[in-house]
Amino acid sequence: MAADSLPGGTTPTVVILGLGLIGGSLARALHGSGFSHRCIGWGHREASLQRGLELGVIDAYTLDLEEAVDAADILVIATPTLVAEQMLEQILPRLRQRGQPPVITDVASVKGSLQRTAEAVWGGMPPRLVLGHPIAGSERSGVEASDAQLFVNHRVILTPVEANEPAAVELVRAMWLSTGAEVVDMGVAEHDTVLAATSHLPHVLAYALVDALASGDASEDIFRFAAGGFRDFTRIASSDPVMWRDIAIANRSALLQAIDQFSDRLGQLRAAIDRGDGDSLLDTFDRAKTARDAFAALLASRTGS
Ligand SMILES: NC(=O)C1=CN([C@@H]2O[C@H](COP(=O)(O)OP(=O)(O)OC[C@H]3O[C@@H](n4cnc5c(N)ncnc54)[C@H](O)[C@@H]3O)[C@@H](O)[C@H]2O)C=CC1
Ligand SMILES: O=C(O)C(=O)Cc1ccc(O)cc1
Repeated sequence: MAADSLPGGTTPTVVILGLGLIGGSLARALHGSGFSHRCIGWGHREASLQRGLELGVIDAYTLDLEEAVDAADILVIATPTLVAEQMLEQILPRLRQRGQPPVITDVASVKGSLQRTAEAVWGGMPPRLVLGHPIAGSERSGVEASDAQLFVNHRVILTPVEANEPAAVELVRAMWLSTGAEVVDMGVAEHDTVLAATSHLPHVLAYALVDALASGDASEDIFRFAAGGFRDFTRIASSDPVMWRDIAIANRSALLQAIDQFSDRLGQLRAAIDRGDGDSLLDTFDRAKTARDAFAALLASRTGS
């Protein structure tokens, strides 16, 4: 342990596995709200944990997973999705030996793959594992980008199941509420379907568009003359490739369905353009503009901007 040993206390000790943008932002927010007694980081790269300590994001860190689990009242898995599955495979078997195991939660962008992993390892959903997903973030990554305000006025989705201990669900809910987030509950399958359409598909499209243009012959000219719309549409293609590789693989079936539905739509637009069908194009663009304007108004009313 790289700082003082743990004193006892009534507020929980939160251990973050993976101190990056989301884990670091959560640690900062919990520090600010007074929810946690102490925040400890664990990870595979000492330099970023050391940086987290210097920035005051965490109170201490350890490179020893066993020590991290033992210190935790709440364990937050904040690594890329496929690593989070590996974390559960490593941690859950050890918890059977612990009298009062910590409450475990996560922040991964896909929930079904983690639920399946946990069920396979534990033989059912562990009562103190409450899966979650903050719908807040950016294209940046790493502890340097972490921000105590990241979750304020943003939704956090929890996907509790019947096997969950109610007190564990309420503890995770209270943790997120203390960050200024709005917490909503959702089924695992619904979560993965909705997020495939609203988040995972747009990221795949942004990566595909930038990659297609960047590998074309006139790529230099295309980027030189690109306007604000291109910048807005492609910002998310600057997101971490490992994180998005993991999401695409973990949410494969819902993402494939979203890609297929989108491809059909794109095909219809292509056909309308091909036959010069202005009415059909106008119908589609009108409908989309109305929906986008309503979404923007909803967002403004929630954030007050
Ligand atoms: N970036 C975003 O906007 C959002 C991300 N998420 C989810 O949050 C999770 C974390 O994402 P970010 O914080 O953005 O990523 P990040 O790259 O900023 O942080 C990931 C952390 O995991 C650690 N890590 C990576 N591989 C590891 C391994 N093999 N063993 C141990 N530690 C490892 C890294 O050192 C880093 O500290 C992901 O599951 C992502 O899908 C959820 C909501 C928003
Ligand atoms: O950068 C953006 O706009 C995002 O969409 C951030 C984001 C990335 C992954 C998530 O699971 C949730 C939010």
